[in-house]
Amino acid sequence: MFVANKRLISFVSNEIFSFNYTSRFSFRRKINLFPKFCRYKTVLGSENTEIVERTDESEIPVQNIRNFSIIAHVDHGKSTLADRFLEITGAIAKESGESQVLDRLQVERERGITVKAQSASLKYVMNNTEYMLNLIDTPGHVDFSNEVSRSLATCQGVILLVDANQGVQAQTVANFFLAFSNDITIIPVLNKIDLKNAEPERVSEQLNTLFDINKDDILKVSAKLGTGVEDVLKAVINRVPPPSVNRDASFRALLFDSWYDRYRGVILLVYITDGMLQTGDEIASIHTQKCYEVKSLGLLRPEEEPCHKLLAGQVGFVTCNMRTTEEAQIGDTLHHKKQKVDSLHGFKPLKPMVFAGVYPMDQSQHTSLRSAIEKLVLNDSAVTVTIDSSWTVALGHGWRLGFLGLLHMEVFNQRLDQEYDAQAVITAPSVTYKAKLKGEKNIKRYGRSEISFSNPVYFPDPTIVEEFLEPMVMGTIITPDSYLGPIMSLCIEHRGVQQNSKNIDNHRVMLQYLMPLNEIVIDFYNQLKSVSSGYASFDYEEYDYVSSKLIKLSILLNGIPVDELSTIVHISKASVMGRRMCLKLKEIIPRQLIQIAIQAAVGGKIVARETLKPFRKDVTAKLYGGDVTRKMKLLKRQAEGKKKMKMVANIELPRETFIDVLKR
Ligand SMILES: Nc1nc2c(ncn2[C@@H]2O[C@H](COP(=O)(O)OP(=O)(O)OP(=O)(O)O)[C@@H](O)[C@H]2O)c(=O)[nH]1
Repeated sequence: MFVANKRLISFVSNEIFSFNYTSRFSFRRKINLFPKFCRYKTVLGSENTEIVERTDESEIPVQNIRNFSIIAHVDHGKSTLADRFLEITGAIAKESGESQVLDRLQVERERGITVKAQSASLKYVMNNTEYMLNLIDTPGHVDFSNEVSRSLATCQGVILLVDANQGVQAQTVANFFLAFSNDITIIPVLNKIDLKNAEPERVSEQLNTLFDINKDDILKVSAKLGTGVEDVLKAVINRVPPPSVNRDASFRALLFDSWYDRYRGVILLVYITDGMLQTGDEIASIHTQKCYEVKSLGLLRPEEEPCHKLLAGQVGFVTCNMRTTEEAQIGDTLHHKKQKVDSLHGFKPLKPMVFAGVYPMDQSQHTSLRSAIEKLVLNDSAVTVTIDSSWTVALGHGWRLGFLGLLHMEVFNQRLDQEYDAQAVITAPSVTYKAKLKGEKNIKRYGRSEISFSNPVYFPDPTIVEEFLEPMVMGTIITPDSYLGPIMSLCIEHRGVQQNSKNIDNHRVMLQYLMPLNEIVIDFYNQLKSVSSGYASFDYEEYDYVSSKLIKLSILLNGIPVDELSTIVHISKASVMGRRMCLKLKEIIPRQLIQIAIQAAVGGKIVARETLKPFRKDVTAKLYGGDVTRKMKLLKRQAEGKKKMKMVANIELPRETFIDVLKR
């Protein structure tokens, strides 16, 4: 958490507003005079696409390579700008009508957000010289910031894209400091200048006030219409330095992404930092010490394009008959089997913030769900899996997974369903709490004086606990000043304590709140959007653990405690939360043949109760005679719907209940 802490310290001491960052590195890097135009040979195709080579990329000298990412707040237009880059460089046809080409996952298209960084190697000719531009489009939402930090490990430059209408948002601030602390060249670009309400001058002023960015260095574009986009590509070539790599040294590469292909096994996305790699080479992993033969190599353009060799400075994919997902450790260094090298710096992955139990819909799907989780984790390295088979009466054997936030968790669940046809029940998410134990006897029993737990099932008996501790975060909110009142009330309601506030221009304020992580993981972002009509933005980073009065709020269905629905809350919230959960459960549990008593309890004391009346849904009620097959069809559909329910305490619960119960 070096980066985050660094940001935090500077923020707390109010220094971020006075960074003299131009002194550390300048936007106005000298334009290098690159070698003249190089010609590329084309090898005629063969039947075997694995070895077909259309272009010999090895002839592109290192100084003609640029590795860069687009970083921005959610919806500021990263994927749209990437589309224009793909069109200008001929990777996709202008008239193809495709949009958000790099958002390939179904979940990305359905939700309209990027959740996975995607790369594309693009060719662009400037001043008669051909360049290879390795572009990485990154997600904007805070829950996927791991993808951003992973991408930055391979880049020498970033395009910091800011919506000229919305201006600087919380994620813009976070992204700027992430790039800044990694000493990466930043190209500031204002997007959406075609909008009637765009205020490029005002937003330029914000960038200058907050980050000391020279207004003359800011480019203005409309990614939608393509205005000014080509100038951005030129700026990438002129301002971003080529990778500093050594093609004469022994081969070394950073493994920074991977995914699973049913036929080829694990596919590795690597950034080659030294030497070169050819098909047939024997490579080894520093982390696992295992060796592999390289079967195929290629570039993503963004479609896979096979090639014979990859050289230092390039980003490409490797297949090498890697079969199990544990072998691909993101951040690992690969090298030639016989040539020992030092491990690369890699990057520090973010720690998961929320944990939840994941269970198969029924135990017969245990093996298939496990294999689906393993494959998906390969493509989403921010998820941690504890295969400790946490067992519960209602849900059977499962796993405890760690995520960066609730959206991350929901997206993971959706991807399991859509990409691997694996339906899982996910329990209510929780953060990791700590408890300091009382007395020698208890310390001896646990073998330590402090225990950590995220699962409410393991909430320790309060009589043996000296003090509970909960994790805090430093939240940054940027909002128009007209919403200050409702936002401050919302933060106080979520036990936030204001640390800082600063006007970033005449209308916008940046606030900083110290808040319990538990209060923001579930629904805070949506509530903030709703009280600010969508204008406020939010970002947070890890802080520390502080002493807190925590209790376990249990939920009982017809008198039977359902551990999967229980949650850990601050004592001041027990009855409000209990009432809210009971009401919500009444809303989401479908009426059943029996009456259901929904109760919330702390210790032995009931703090809230709701009753769900019995009901039998007759799906055929609307049918008046007619063909019997119509009746059968309706009953079949009802039976299929029921399959998606989970029997808990003899009551059928929709599988989303465990998460939805915590939302407002
Ligand atoms: N008017 C206008 N709209 C734009 C422009 N660029 C992007 N948009 C729109 O802004 C919305 C968000 O664009 P995306 O490219 O998906 O934004 P993003 O930053 O990739 O979003 P995330 O990946 O979810 O963070 C889309 O509806 C785009 O059509 C622009 O230059 N002008």
